[in-house]
Amino acid sequence: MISIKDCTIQAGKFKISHINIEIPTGSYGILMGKTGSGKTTILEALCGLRKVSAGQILINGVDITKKRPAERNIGFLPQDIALFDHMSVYEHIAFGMRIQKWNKVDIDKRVRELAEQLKINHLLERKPAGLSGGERQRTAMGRALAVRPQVLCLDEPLSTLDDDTHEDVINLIKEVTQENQVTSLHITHRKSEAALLGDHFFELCDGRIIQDQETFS
Ligand SMILES: Nc1ncnc2c1ncn2[C@@H]1O[C@H](COP(=O)(O)OP(=O)(O)OP(=O)(O)O)[C@@H](O)[C@H]1O
Repeated sequence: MISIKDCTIQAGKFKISHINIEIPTGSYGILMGKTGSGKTTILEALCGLRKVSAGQILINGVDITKKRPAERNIGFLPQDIALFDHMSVYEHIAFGMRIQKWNKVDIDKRVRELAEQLKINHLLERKPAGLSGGERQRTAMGRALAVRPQVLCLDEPLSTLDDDTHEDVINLIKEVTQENQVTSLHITHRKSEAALLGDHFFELCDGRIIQDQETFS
């Protein structure tokens, strides 16, 4: 369960208050709202990349409001994907596990398991240059899911994909998040994407969160 409780979050002079979002364990939350309304700001606060000046953030009942990003067990797919030029697909997926000092055998097993699920096992030795948009998305997804996060945050991760690849990656996200029992919060501007993925829908409107179960279901 992701619980964002009455939070105030600030980014420079921009401030949002009384933010409340609850997403039950294993389900998929969608966050929509006009450009500049503060969606990324909320996601960054959940991931620990932005300070919360009031309120609480809990994951499965544990208060993580003051924890560092690495201690939160959250996978993050940023808006720009942010792959590293010098690292292979294998190294991207292994990245978080190496930081957490998993042993080599377990890392190798997990990389190959995820690569299989994400259908990128033939790309493991490739570097990001020359990968297609969809292949880059899958690589970033593998990196985000590798350490078995409880929560996955996705910031408009599919905005650059063509319609066919878009649908393909949506099905993949659904499959992988369900198999891994991840609780997700996903920002998108596309209603079709929201409808296909979401279980719970939130709209950020004039600084307020509106939960709207009717709009897309
Ligand atoms: N470091 C910062 N300093 C000053 N203002 C900031 C900072 N970061 C974000 N903002 C401002 O906060 C507001 C909300 O930004 P945010 O990225 O959260 O919006 P968003 O809803 O995700 O937008 P989009 O849909 O365009 O991605 C914007 O006006 C932005 O310019």
